[in-house]
Amino acid sequence: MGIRRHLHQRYNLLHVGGINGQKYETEEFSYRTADGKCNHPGDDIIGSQGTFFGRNMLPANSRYGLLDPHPTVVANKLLARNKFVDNGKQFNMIACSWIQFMIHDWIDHMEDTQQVELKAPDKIADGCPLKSFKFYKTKKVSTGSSYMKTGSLNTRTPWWDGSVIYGNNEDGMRKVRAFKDGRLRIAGDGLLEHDEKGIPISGDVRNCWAGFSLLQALFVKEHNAVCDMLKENYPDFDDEKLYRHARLVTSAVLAKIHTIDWTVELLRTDTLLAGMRINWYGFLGKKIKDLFGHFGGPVLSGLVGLRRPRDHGVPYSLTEEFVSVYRMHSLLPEKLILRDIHSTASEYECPPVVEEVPMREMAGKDGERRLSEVGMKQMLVSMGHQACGAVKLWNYPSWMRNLVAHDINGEDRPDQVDMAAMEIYRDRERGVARYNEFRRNLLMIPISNWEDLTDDEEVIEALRDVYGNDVEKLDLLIGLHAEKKIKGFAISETAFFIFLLIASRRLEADRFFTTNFNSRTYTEKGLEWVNQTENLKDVIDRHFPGMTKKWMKCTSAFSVWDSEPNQTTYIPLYLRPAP
Ligand code: HEM
Repeated sequence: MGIRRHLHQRYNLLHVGGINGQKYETEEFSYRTADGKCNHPGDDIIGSQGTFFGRNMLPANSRYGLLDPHPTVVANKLLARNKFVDNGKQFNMIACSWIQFMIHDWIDHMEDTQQVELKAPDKIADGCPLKSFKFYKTKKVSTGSSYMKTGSLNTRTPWWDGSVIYGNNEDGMRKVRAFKDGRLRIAGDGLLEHDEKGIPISGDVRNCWAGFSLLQALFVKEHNAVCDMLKENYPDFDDEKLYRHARLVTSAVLAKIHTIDWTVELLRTDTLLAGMRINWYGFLGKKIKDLFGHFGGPVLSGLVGLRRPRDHGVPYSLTEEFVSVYRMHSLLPEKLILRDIHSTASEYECPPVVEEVPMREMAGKDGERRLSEVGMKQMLVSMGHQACGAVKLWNYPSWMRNLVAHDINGEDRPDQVDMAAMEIYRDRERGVARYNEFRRNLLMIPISNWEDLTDDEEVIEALRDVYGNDVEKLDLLIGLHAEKKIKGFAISETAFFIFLLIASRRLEADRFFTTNFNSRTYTEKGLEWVNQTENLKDVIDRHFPGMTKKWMKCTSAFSVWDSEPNQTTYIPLYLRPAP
């Protein structure tokens, strides 16, 4: 994996746009700014809101048109859910909401003011939830460079800076702050506050649903708890100082949970468990790093705490291809299963079902209302016990094929969209390579026939129906969903190679996870908080004492809660044989 990551760092990082920021005094900005400016040590603009998406490969060299084959045909024949298929016990609804929570920290494409209309071809129109629908094009912006003439802009800050709760600019940040003791606004029931239109008050409110707002509220609680701890230890800190330090700490907790808890459950193998822990703690592990600090480079002590950020000569951004491999809406089910947390079920037993609520009712403003009736505790325990969907063909949520999408302010759009068809269109519109070209560009062996992709006869027949025998035409999203998976992986290997590169980059390119990951910047107690929080369970335990003890049998809060815990094995991690 190390060699592969090295090759991708060398060949799969492309900068889009000019570099027109300025030098600044890093010492004056020892905190995360509202819009992501002043993180890169030599340039104030890199990684800030509104900068270009980078690329992992050149734009597609495709001879196929935007409608070849028609996106609604692809959606109908290959994505539409026949019957909900879940992920088994590996990944629950908290894990599904978590990744949306992270996506809304990192990426969103700026839209154009011009719309496109997709009309389903006559022969399939009757089988489509929407026979035609309109949506805004992705805004194409001139880069001012002759190398890649246009690109698209990220409306969120790509740093791992918690912008999903803190906002992506000064206005967003002002909205969420209480301006007292560093704290963020939160309602009396522990959930997010809402404005007069019923839209939640949070860092990012677009396409929200109850599970997503629940995580936002949980981490607002976490931020506020960090503020209280800091105030107790450093009584002379004012509101601003408390806020800045608590943001650093909470963002690091988010990044750590994602790295050594969520990802480890997504790619459940010993190799990845070792790999992700090495990214955070290094080969020598937590105990040594806690004792001696960071020494001996990234392999021995991990990426976190490196002396200087590393961008491999390419300014930090998240990439078009990264967005595409994270198109995982099939994680979402048709219904949310609410459970009775007042039942007398014995320890670890799955609490009885009280109601199965259609996901549509859990989304947007309706979802916010439902969540306030249900409350945080019941929602967390319910999501913990429900498996999320599997990332595979014919598992795209039906309710998303006729979806009221939000604009950037969280307001309902007047036109409904077929998300499945739109996602196929989006990758093509943004010049993301189709599956085979994508693999070649990632130094992977391309497929020569459908049998190289999958053993499933039914899938092969459907692929042939849509793409004939032209494997080059296969859309990336379809290839990623059809690909045979490595045992333990909830996603494809092709998607994983982009993760391998970008997951490391989010840590190693960030000044606040490298040069400034120290007690001077975080405070001693703040750094201790990060070092002592190992996973999501620790955060849940902090805010809901007794909950995991009563309801969670498994090891990680991201697996289905009544599943068996990881077995104790006496063979040291690095010596375990590959399965
Ligand atoms: C109720 C839950 C969700 C809703 C209503 C929702 C809705 C949407 C909508 C409307 C878009 C914009 C589509 C476009 O204009 O191109 C979008 C984009 C996206 N969503 Fe979701 N989504 C949800 C959950 C998730 C989850 C669980 C993931 C998992 C990874 C995810 C990943 C993405 C990604 C990667 C994009 C592309 C962002 C971009 O174009 O920059 N979403 N989603």
